[in-house]
Amino acid sequence: MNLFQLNKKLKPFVRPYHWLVVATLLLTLVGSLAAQVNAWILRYTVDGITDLVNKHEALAAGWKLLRFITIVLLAKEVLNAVIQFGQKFFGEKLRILVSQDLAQAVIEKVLTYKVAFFTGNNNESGKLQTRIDRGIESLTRLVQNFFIDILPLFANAVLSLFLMFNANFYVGLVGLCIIPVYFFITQRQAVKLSGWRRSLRGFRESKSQGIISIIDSITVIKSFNREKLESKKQLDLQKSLTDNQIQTRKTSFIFDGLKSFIEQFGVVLIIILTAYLVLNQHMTIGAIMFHILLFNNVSAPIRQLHRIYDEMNDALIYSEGFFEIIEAKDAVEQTGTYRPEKIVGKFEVIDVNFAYPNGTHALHNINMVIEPNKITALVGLSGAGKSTVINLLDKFYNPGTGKILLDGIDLNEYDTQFLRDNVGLVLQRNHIFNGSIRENILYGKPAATEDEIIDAAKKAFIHDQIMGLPNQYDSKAALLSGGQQQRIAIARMFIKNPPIIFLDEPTASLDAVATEQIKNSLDAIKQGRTVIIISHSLSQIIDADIIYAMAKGRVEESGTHEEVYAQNGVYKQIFDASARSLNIEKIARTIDM
Ligand SMILES: Nc1ncnc2c1ncn2[C@@H]1O[C@H](COP(=O)(O)OP(=O)(O)OP(=O)(O)O)[C@@H](O)[C@H]1O
Repeated sequence: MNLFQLNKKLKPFVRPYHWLVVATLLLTLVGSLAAQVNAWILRYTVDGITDLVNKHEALAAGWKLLRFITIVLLAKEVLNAVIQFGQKFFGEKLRILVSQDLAQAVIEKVLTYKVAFFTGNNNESGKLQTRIDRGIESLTRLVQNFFIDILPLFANAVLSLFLMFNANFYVGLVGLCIIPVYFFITQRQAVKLSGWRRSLRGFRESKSQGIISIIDSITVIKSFNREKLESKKQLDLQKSLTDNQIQTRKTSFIFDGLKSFIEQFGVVLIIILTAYLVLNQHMTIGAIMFHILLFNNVSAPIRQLHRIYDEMNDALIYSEGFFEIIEAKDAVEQTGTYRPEKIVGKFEVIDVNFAYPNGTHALHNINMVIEPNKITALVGLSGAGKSTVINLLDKFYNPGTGKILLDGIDLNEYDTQFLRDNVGLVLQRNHIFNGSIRENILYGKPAATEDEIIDAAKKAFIHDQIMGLPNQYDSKAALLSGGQQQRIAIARMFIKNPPIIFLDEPTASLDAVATEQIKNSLDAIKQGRTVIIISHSLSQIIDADIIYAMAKGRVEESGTHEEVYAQNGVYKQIFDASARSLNIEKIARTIDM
């Protein structure tokens, strides 16, 4: 992406506030015209005083001159103060508003993306966050550069150049010759820095990801005493970042120095040239200062333009990353339009193959029929592909080949939001949002009444515990224990009351009593619904109406508990091992006692 393309992408965000751009530009233009006054006044003063001194005029004439200069300069400064306030305020308002729109645009976009986008290799939360934050920061700076700074600076430089030529052709020529040299150096600087800047962005993203990962894993790090190891990993990353930063700065400073030298060289040329012209009686002494100030009026905006160009190149790198996120068209979740009156809840999985974006082939030729009014259990060792089946049934991912039908219609034809309105999902590690217990349960049905909330909490056997907390339903949900949080997630599903329920080890972090209670609740709500449960708990598996035993991404056996057990395969293996691990004989003896 180059600066022109970036400017085009940025325009839609600035368009709603074009009046702010126009107001700021007008003020800047008036400001730059006012800035030219200094050079004129200086020449007028020096020449006027020299004249008075030469003519031995009375002091009164000098006062008149000084009064005039004072009035003009003060009036100009008052005007300047007003202009600067307007310029800064409108400019800042524009930046703040555009930054607000950019931040909202990226959130709205990202929320439409498929799950695969978030599990993609380069999109870990820390990296995405840095790319978004830095992107917005850079783009906001670019708004200032593109829409406010460039035009007046350019106009200022051209006007000053014109005045220089008007003052003296040769002096103007010196000013004109310096500009391309300046441009050439800046261009070299941009080329030299672009590679470093790109890798700097990568280092920064990895660094943020590293910090987030330390915070997330702090208990594990501490329990293994791996603080030094983690610190070393970060130090290595930081060192690469630091090397890169130092190199970038060094190069920038060398080029900045070169540009300064060229500018000063211009000043020296102007002094020599004007002094020559004064000595040759072509000009008054006031012309020396006048020309230097005019040259300064040319070089100052040019210097600013180059600073902006450099800043733009820096911002370009982060803006690229930002627009990659906002324009990830392939990442947008697909939806159909089918919204039936009622969902019966019969799934047919036909010859489905599926690989995750990283290439892991998780499902091979899967065939399943999942009936309504029944509990279907998916059983298998870790990594067998059970959760992946649920991911496909909830349209988080699409099958590679084969198809999935719901009530005879291809899942792809369903309106995705409609489908998810009809699905309740309880996962092993349930997400609790920042907020109160009430807010977390309400997430399942925002318009629910207080009675409905309490009813759902009772069904999830968490109501009594909530009532025992100091702030009851207003307590912070994140401070609950793992098992309590899981029951909040189950309550959230109960309040949603969907016809299809997917349970991925819903009782994994519950105590035995809670597991039994939840099992009873789930048994009670299975009527008239489709329930799929993934579980390693024997009690939940045995009671299922149909069991699919999976291994290495394939369905190995299916049927009722007795049928599947009789097949003497992977299910029997898992079942026997689970029973042995329970030490059933001893348990039975204990219970008998
Ligand atoms: N987001 C992902 N990206 C890439 N590979 C994945 C992803 N999620 C799961 N896998 C891989 O797909 C395979 C099946 O995983 P899945 O989570 O479906 O297994 P599972 O049977 O549910 O296991 P468990 O009982 O441990 O939860 C595994 O090899 C796993 O490494």
